[in-house]
Order: sequence, then C-alpha cells, then structure tokens
Amino acid sequence: MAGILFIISAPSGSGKSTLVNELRSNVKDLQFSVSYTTRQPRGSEQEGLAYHFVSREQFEAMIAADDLLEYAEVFGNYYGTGRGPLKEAFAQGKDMLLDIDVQGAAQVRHKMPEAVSIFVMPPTPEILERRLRNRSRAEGKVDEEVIARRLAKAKHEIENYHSYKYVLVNDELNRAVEDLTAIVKAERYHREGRAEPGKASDGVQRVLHLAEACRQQNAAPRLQPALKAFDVPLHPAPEAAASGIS
Ligand SMILES: Nc1nc2c(ncn2[C@@H]2O[C@H](COP(=O)(O)OP(=O)(O)O)[C@@H](O)[C@H]2O)c(=O)[nH]1
Ligand SMILES: Nc1ncnc2c1ncn2[C@@H]1O[C@H](COP(=O)(O)OP(=O)(O)O)[C@@H](O)[C@H]1O
Repeated sequence: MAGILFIISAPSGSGKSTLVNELRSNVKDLQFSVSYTTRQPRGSEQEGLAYHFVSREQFEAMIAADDLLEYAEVFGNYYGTGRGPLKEAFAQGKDMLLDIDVQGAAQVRHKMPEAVSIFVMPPTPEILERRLRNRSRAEGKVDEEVIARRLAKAKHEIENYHSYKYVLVNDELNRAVEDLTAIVKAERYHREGRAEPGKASDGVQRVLHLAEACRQQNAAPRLQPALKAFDVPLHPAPEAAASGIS
C-alpha cells in the first residue's frame, strides 16, 4: 500500500513540536523526516534527532546536487528536506511526516499534490508570545529580538492557513493531540477502504468525525476567534467564493 506524506506547518512557538511528539507516541509506523538546517542547535538538541546541523557551504552543495525535495530560508537560516529518507520510506510503504514552514509546504504540495497538509494555529498572539517566552526561558536564553521576529512572522504564516487540507487550533493540548491523531488515522482509514459507509465501526466513525471537523472548509467555527485575534480574514469556502457569496 502506498505511503502517505503528511506535512505539518505552524508559526514558531505554536506547539507543533509538542504535538508531533505526542502524535508519534499515539500512532505506529509514522516516519519523521529529519531536516537539514544551518541554524545552531538549541537547548538539548542533538545532531540527527531534531535536525542534521550543517554549514551554509554544505547546504548549498546539497542544493546544487538536487539532494533536497524542498528548502527555504527561515529566520536567516536554510532549512530543507532530504530526498533520500522519503524515497526509502515510500519504497517500504511507510507514511512520512514533514515538519516544514509555509514556503516548503507550498513547494511539496506543488510536487506532490496528494500530500496531506495540516496547519496548526496558536489561539492568540498573546498566548503565542507567552509560549515563545516560556520555551526560551526553559532553554536558559530569552532573546527579545528572536521572540519579536517570530511573532512578526506569525501573521504572514497564518495568512496561508487556507492552503492546507486540515487546520487545528492548539488551545487545549489534549484536544489538539486528539485532533491531530484523528487526522492521521482517518487518512489511513480512507486509504485502507475502512471509511466507507457501512464498513466503518463506531470507533472508526468517531475518528472520521473528529478529522472532518478539522478539514479547512469545516473548521471555520473553531478558527474564527484565532483568525480574528491575529487580524487575518476568514478565507471564503470554495463554494462561497465561486458563487460570489461573502
Ligand atoms: N521549508 C522547510 N522548513 C523547515 C524544515 N525544517 C524545519 N522547518 C521550519 O523552520 C521553522 C523554524 O524551525 P525551528 O528553528 O526548529 O524553530 P521552531 O519552529 O520555533 O521550533 C519552522 O517553521 C519549521 O517548520 C525543512 O526541512 N524545510
Ligand atoms: N496547548 C498548549 N498549551 C500550553 N502550552 C503549550 C501547548 N502546546 C505547546 N505548549 C508549550 O509552548 C512552547 C512552544 O512549543 P513547541 O512545541 O516548542 O513549539 P513549536 O514547535 O511550534 O515552535 C513549549 O514550551 C510548549 O511546552
């Protein structure tokens, strides 16, 4: 059976890494792509776990050799996804998860339209700032300039939310973990033909229901307060846009 490529993006500090760690303990057989980056390791990050840490020269050599599926410059550093691990995972029929920014996600969606993309929203700018500050404090270094830069970029990233298949708000952690887990499971049920009416057990139906509520077109009731807090307009659903309804 073909592997599914999941893409997850979120403004820095939204809680994406926290959610992904929880997801990985909830679902089996989901490979995590370890990106290459030119940024310095943060806190207790180890080579090969969070990232492969490389020099700018090494990264540029990978670009020249076409070794990267996508790459982008984020906060002055390069970040990119190696082609090798993805090929390997797919050859073994495994699903893969990419944690990449909105620019990288657009490149992957263009190359692989079947990829399942998920956007994680922080509830408000104030909560995002608090999370960024708490994390910096826990890592022993609060750099106001870094925090300000990440907050400033958040709005631009959130403006891209409507390009993603699923959107969830990371307000209450357990709920967001449940939603993210449901999305991955629901996509697998669809692939395996277990989501068809009459075939889905109660448990499967519950998962499908949770995932459906996170589909971008259905998520407006939950998204609206967060979008408003970031002063980002709600994107019209495709049918409303087509008929000119606003
Ligand atoms: N395009 C792209 N973005 C990446 C990749 N790896 C990480 N990123 C993104 O780079 C941004 C900064 O990541 P990081 O320095 O770990 O900071 P954090 O998001 O605050 O944990 C985040 O938006 C990541 O999703 C990658 O391989 N490609
Ligand atoms: N739902 C949540 N409620 C409260 N704090 C959270 C929640 N999700 C994540 N956090 C905290 O917010 C900070 C940023 O989370 P992190 O996962 O590092 O973000 P990201 O990977 O998106 O940059 C961390 O200190 C984390 O413990």
